[in-house]
Amino acid sequence: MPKVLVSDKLSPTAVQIFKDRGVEVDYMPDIGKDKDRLLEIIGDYDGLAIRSATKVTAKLIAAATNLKVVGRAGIGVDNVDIPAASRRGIIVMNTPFGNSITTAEHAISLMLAVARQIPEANASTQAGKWEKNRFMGVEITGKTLGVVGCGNIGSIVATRGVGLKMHVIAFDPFLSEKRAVELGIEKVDLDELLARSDFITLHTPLTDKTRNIINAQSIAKMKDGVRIINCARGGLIVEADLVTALKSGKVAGAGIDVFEAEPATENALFGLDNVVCTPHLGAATSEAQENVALQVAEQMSDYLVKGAVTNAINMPSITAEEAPRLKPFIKLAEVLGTFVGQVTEDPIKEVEILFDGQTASMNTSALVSAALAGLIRPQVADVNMVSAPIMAKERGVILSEIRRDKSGVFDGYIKLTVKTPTKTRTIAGTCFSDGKPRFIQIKGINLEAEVGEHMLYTTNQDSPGIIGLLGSVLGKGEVNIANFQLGRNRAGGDAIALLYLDAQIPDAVLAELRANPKIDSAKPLHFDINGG
Ligand SMILES: NC(=O)c1ccc[n+]([C@@H]2O[C@H](COP(=O)([O-])OP(=O)(O)OC[C@H]3O[C@@H](n4cnc5c(N)ncnc54)[C@H](O)[C@@H]3O)[C@@H](O)[C@H]2O)c1
Ligand SMILES: O=C(O)[C@H](O)COP(=O)(O)O
Repeated sequence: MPKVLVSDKLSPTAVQIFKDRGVEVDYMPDIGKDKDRLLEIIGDYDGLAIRSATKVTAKLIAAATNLKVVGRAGIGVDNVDIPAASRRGIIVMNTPFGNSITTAEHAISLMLAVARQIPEANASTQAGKWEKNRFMGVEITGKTLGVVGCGNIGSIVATRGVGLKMHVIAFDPFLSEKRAVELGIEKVDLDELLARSDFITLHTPLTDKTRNIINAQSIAKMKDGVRIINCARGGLIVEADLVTALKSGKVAGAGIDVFEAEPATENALFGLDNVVCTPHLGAATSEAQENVALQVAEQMSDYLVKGAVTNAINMPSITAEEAPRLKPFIKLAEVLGTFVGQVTEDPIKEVEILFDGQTASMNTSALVSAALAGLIRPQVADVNMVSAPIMAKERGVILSEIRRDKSGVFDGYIKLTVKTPTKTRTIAGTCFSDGKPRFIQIKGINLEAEVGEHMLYTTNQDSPGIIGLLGSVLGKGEVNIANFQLGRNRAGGDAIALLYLDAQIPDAVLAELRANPKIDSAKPLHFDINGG
């Protein structure tokens, strides 16, 4: 039974769902903050369910020898070292919609709180001061709201802003004009947004491009008296520059939910009377926490139990419905890759994958990942569908994918073409109704071969006696042949043989075959026919 650790505070719903779906679960909501203890125990788990407190570092990943999936009950995954996870073949998934409304509402709440200085006025009133003249606010009606990052949360904030009679402008490189019109907002570039906005609200992820997007230079481009809201990530703002601007009055107020360093128990923004701070409460409603807990537990269980992949950051999705139909073709793609990976010694430069017939309408991203995993595995044993695309990219492999309608006798097949500096190799295969992969073409030569754990592949002369030669040498070496396939491109031309053996071929037998002038090459092959 797969085993999951929940290392941050999650609704009990998550624990129940894991149990109901056949996953053992340990709920330790504080262990995420105890790095050393987490390092000690992480090796026991197949899954890790987190929020933002647990830092999934390269060190933790190295210690997580059984880990297959990290599930983020929430949106931001900047606390997970995704390249390190991908390299180890660990899927990282999040719940991209579960807390969006809640977070958007928090941004709007902070904007209104800053506009009317509600927290300060509350503190003063409850202290018995009745400072009616001290708290002069601003209306938001008719004001310009600049939304930086108009994805799920940003677009909800934008429409709420429109509902509050604000003029909403947005900067997001991926926002289309059409979508902007649908939202009733104006798409602008960043400088225009900075220059025109009375309120600026941030809703981008924290990436190398967005880090420090609000700094002294960008603040200088803003209107005097602008108010800034940040419910996304602390690293988007250079806090020292914001403090300077708040003190000078250039920025009239700020609503800050997220900080450069969290938990933020000390911060230069604290104590300024035009700042409203909350302790990363963007997602903190009972509704949002139920949503993300339920989603993350369902997604992680589906992956660990059924192989379905939903909302993964580093792997194509595979729905629970398509997983059973896709499974044999994933195996096929992997086997084709493994075949070429075993016969290729040179560095791979280009990989082309052709999807013919029914395979063209399948989840080809997953099939490509499987083919790459098979191709790389003979060199790097622990590669899988998550790590293979990243490894291929790191090795500079040029990848292309072709899909086409049914072109021959098979309902569909996959053909892999792999180029090295010296050779181009092709292999094609299909799955029959028994769900087992078959090789149907090697080097353009048609055949129909079952895939076995131990195989022998030879390129040889097309001359009499080859069958006898292979049979007698293997027989002498006590290697039983389960299946024997021959093929050639033309009489007397290129010929191949593919043998399915009952046992691994001994070195001496291989050497004898290789020494025979009729055999150009002989390669033992191994396939993991039961795994995956
Ligand atoms: N305070 C909280 O508790 C809380 C809760 C949920 C999410 N968040 C944060 O909010 C962020 C946004 O969440 P989301 O669900 O809207 O994500 P999303 O992916 O739907 O939207 C992010 C948008 O930012 C845009 N973007 C990326 N780089 C940009 C750039 N350089 N300039 C402008 N726009 C850029 C993207 O195109 C995308 O449309 C998350 O990454 C997370 O860090 C915080
Ligand atoms: O990215 C998110 O989903 C939010 O930052 C929420 O973080 P939390 O789960 O730690 O509250």
